[in-house]
Amino acid sequence: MAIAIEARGLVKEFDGFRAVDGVDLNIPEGSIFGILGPNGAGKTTMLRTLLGIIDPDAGTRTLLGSSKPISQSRIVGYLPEERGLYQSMRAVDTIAFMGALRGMALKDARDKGRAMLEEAGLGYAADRQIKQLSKGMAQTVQLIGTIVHDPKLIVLDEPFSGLDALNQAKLERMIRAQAEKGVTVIFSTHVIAHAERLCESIAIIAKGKISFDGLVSAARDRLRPQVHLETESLDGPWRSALPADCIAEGNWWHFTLPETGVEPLLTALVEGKAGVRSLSIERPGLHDAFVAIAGESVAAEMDQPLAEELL
Ligand SMILES: Nc1ncnc2c1ncn2[C@@H]1O[C@H](COP(=O)(O)OP(=O)(O)OP(=O)(O)O)[C@@H](O)[C@H]1O
Repeated sequence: MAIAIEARGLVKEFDGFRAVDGVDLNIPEGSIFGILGPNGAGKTTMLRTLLGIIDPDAGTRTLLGSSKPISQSRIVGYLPEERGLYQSMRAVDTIAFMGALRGMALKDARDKGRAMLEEAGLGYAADRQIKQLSKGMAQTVQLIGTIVHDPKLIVLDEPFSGLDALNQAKLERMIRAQAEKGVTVIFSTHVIAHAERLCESIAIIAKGKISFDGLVSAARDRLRPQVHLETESLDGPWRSALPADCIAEGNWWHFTLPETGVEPLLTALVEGKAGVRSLSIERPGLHDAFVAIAGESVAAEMDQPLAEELL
């Protein structure tokens, strides 16, 4: 599997405070990769260090095959957390300017920007100044400017913050469309649901350290599935087949799927005449896996929309 970004022992300190504390990371090429962590976990500092915007105090990183990540900036698109555009510039010129900064000819970037605005349903706003756009529209313009040069790697820092549900859905579609073209998309978030919907792989970061890096399915596999069983009978020899953690609720039985799997359990239920009315096996979600990996206290800081998302 090709690797888009590899980091080994990455450290970044600010006045003796370790914002990034010995990070090892592998981000596969062509996937959607989520960096999950609460506010202040070190996501932004890590992304900026990986991109070469700031240098680490220790450790190494390789970005698209280069140990000098900043030299790859023409094939990288980066949406920083703090959004900011020239308020008096027209939307289409903003995109052209951003494309030119990444090596495009101004005219090509302007033509492409106009086409991409059309595609995003904002063709009518191409010649409007940024200050005449809504917040969501301005964010779309900035996003188009981030990808107008067809980068191989897109890095989005908290891209969902400040977007309403409609614009969040549009952004999700855009991220998926880029990944379908083979582009690697990395985004940071403090909302587990965004990563669960979009990502193939994730890294979990808290207090500058990575506690998990790998496939979402591998994170979920750390927890055993839960079984919910309903029986006709309330008692009988079949009861001994239920594991020790079983919680009874009337005719319902809730327990962790035993290591031996579902077949021996079903056999015991049938032979013991439990009268199975229903049986469902629920795979743990990413939120439960996150709690198991990062702990309750870190999980409690997640999923909390920032104040601006509530506006
Ligand atoms: N330039 C800086 N100088 C001093 N401290 C900094 C600087 N940049 C970040 N920090 C500190 O490093 C820690 C990690 O910050 P960072 O912005 O990387 O976290 P984050 O996970 O992106 O959080 P958020 O989602 O709130 O932006 C924080 O405690 C922050 O105060």
